[in-house]
Amino acid sequence: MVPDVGLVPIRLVKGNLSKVPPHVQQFIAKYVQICRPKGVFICDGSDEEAKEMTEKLVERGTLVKLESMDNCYLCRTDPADVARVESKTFTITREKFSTVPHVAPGVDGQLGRWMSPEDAEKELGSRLPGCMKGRVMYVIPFSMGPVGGPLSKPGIQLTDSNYVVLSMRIMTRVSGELFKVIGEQGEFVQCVHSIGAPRPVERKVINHWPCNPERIIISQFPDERKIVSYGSGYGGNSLLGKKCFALRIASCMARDEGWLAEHMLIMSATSPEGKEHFIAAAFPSACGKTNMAMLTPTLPGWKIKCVGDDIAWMRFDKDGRLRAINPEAGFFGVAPGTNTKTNPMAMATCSKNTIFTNVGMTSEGGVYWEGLEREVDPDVEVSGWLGDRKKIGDFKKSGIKAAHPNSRFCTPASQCPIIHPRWEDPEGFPIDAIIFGGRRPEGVPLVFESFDWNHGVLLGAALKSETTAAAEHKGKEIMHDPMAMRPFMGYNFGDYLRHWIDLNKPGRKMPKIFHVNWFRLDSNGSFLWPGYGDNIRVIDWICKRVDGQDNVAIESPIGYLPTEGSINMDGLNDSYRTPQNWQKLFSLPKDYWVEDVRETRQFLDSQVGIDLPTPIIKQMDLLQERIAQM
Ligand SMILES: Nc1nc2c(ncn2[C@@H]2O[C@H](COP(=O)(O)OP(=O)(O)OP(=O)(O)O)[C@@H](O)[C@H]2O)c(=O)[nH]1
Ligand SMILES: O=C([O-])CC(=O)C(=O)O
Ligand SMILES: [Mn+2]
Repeated sequence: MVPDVGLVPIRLVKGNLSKVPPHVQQFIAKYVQICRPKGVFICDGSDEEAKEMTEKLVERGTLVKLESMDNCYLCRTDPADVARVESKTFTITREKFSTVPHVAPGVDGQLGRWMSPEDAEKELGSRLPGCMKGRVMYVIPFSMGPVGGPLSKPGIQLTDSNYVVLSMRIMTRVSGELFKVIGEQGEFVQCVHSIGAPRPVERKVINHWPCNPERIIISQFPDERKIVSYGSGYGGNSLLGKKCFALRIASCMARDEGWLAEHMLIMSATSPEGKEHFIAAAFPSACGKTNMAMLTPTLPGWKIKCVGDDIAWMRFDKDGRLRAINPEAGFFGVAPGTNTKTNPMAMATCSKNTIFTNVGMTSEGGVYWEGLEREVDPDVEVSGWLGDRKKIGDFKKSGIKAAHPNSRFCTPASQCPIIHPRWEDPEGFPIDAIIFGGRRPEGVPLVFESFDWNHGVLLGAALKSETTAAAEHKGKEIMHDPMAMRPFMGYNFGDYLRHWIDLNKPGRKMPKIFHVNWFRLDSNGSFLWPGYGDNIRVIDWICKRVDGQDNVAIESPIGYLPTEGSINMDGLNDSYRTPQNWQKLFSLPKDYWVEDVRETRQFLDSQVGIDLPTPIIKQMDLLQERIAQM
C-alpha cells in the first residue's frame, strides 16, 4: 500500500522535492512512513555534497583520511560485516519455480533462494518499521549505464548509510538529472537499504560501523523491480546498483526484454597489427576479472583497454552483433594481491579519489595489504584492518593478515589509465569472444574453445571454482558456480540456460566461447602459469581463433585445444617453455574428466532437474561419450 504523499510529512534535511516526480515522491513517502528517519536528504550527485559528507564522516571517525594519498579514505567495518551474505539473500516471487529450478526430491537447492511474498512481508515487517529512527534517509538517484542511454536503466536508492552514498557516487552515475529521466520514462528500480541500527543503537557499535549482521536480509522482488536490503553496509549487500540491481533484477529484465545481464568484465585487445577485439569474461568473485580487464601485456605490440571489470549488459543490435555496456561507473576491486607488478593499472586507478575498506594503513597514511610487501617500507608500522599495529614482517610472522582477504578499493573507472576512450558509449561494443573461467587447481587446461554456441553454454553451466573470501564460505572447496552467476541469478536457472540457448538465431554473429584456467597447480602446489600480464598470450590465441585461424587448434574431447607451440611463450622463463610444462598445462587426465563430467551431470540433474533444457542434456551426452572414448 502506498500512502498518500500529502499525509506523510517528508522532513527535508537537504534537497529539492519539487524536482522529484510524483511517483518517486510516493516511493520516498512510503518508506519514510515505514522506516521513520529523522529527515530526508535528496542527493544531487555534486562534488560539494560529497565533500561535505566526507568531512562529516572523517569527523565522526567512520572514514580516516589517508594523508599520503590524494583524496583517499580508509573505512574499517565491523568485523562481522565484511562480505556478501549469500545465505540471507532471497528472491521473492509468487511462483516458487520462477525463481528456483525443480530440484530433485530431498536435494538442497543451490541455485537461488526463494521466499514467498507472505514470508517476505513477515521478515521485512519485523525489521523495517522504525529502522531509520534517529538517522537521515538519503535519496540517491542513479543510473546503471550512461544517463539516458538506450541500454541504461535508472534506479533510486534510499539508504541510511553515508558510506553507501559516497560509494554509490563512485560505482554508479548519481545525478539530479535522473529525476527528469525518470519523470519522462516512468520506470525506475526501487532500492531500499538500511543498516538496521536505529538510534539509540542496541548493538555495540564497532569501528563506527553500525550494522545488524544477525538480522541481515537481502531481498529482490523482480516482478516489482524492487530491492530491500537490511542489516549490512558492505559491498554487494549495500551498493544496490551492483549485484542486486545490475545482476539479479537486471537478469529478469534481460529475460523479459531479450538481452543479457552477466557477471562479466569487458575489455578490448588490439593486436600488433592494429585489429581490435572485444572480449567479455565471466569468472566467479575474486577469480581475476579486475586483473584481466586491465592487464598489462607482456607480449610486445599488444594494447589492452578496459571497458568494465565486473558486470556486462549485452544486447544484439539490428546488425546481429552482441553489444555490451558496463553499467557501472567504478571498480569495487579486491585489494590483496594487487600491486604494481600484478595490476599496475588498478594501482594507478586507486591512487586518488578512492575509498578503501578493510585494508591496512601505514603510519605515513598510505595503504597496505598482502601483496604490497615489496612496495612498502619494511620499517614502517602498519595498523591492520582489525586495528593491531605491527611492522609488515611481524604481520607475516604472526600469520595475522593486515588486510581482510575481501578488502576492497572503490574507485572511479574514469581514472584507469587504460580505460577505453569510448567506454561510456551508450551503444556498447560488439563482443567477439566470451570467456568462462574459475580456479581449477587440477585437470583443467589453460584454455580451450567450445565446438559451438550450445557447447559453449554448457561450458558456462558447468563452471566450477575454488571458493574465495568474497562471500561467507568457510575453507577452500571446489564449488559449482554456473556462469559465475550462482549468487546473482535473478530467476530459474533452467530458464536462464534456455534464454542463452535461444539467443542463437539466424542472422546473428554469435561470439565464440572459451574456457580459461589461470590456476592449475604443479604437484608441489605452485601455479603452472604465470598469469596476470602473461594472460595476453592466451588472449592472443583467442583472437587468432576469432579471426578464423584453423591451424592453431586441434579437437579434443572437451573442445578445441591450442596446437602445441601455438601459444606465444616468447620472453617467458625457460621453465615455462618446456614440452613438459606444455603437457602439464594442457593434459586431460582421463580419470579426472570421467569423474568431472559425471559429477557435473549429477549436479545439473539434481539442481536443475526437469528445467534443464534439452540442448544442454544433449551436450552433456556428447561430452560424456567423447570422454568415455578418450
Ligand atoms: N595466480 C593468479 N592469480 C590471479 C590472476 N588474476 C587474478 N588473480 C588473483 O585473484 C584475486 C582476485 O582477482 P580479481 O581480479 O580482483 O577478481 P574479480 O573476479 O574481479 O573479483 P570480484 O570483484 O569479487 O568479482 C586477486 O588476489 C588476484 O591477485 C592470475 O592470472 N593468476
Ligand atoms: O559483490 C561484492 O561485494 C563484490 C563483488 O564484485 C563480488 O563479490 O563479485
Ligand atoms: Mn564481482
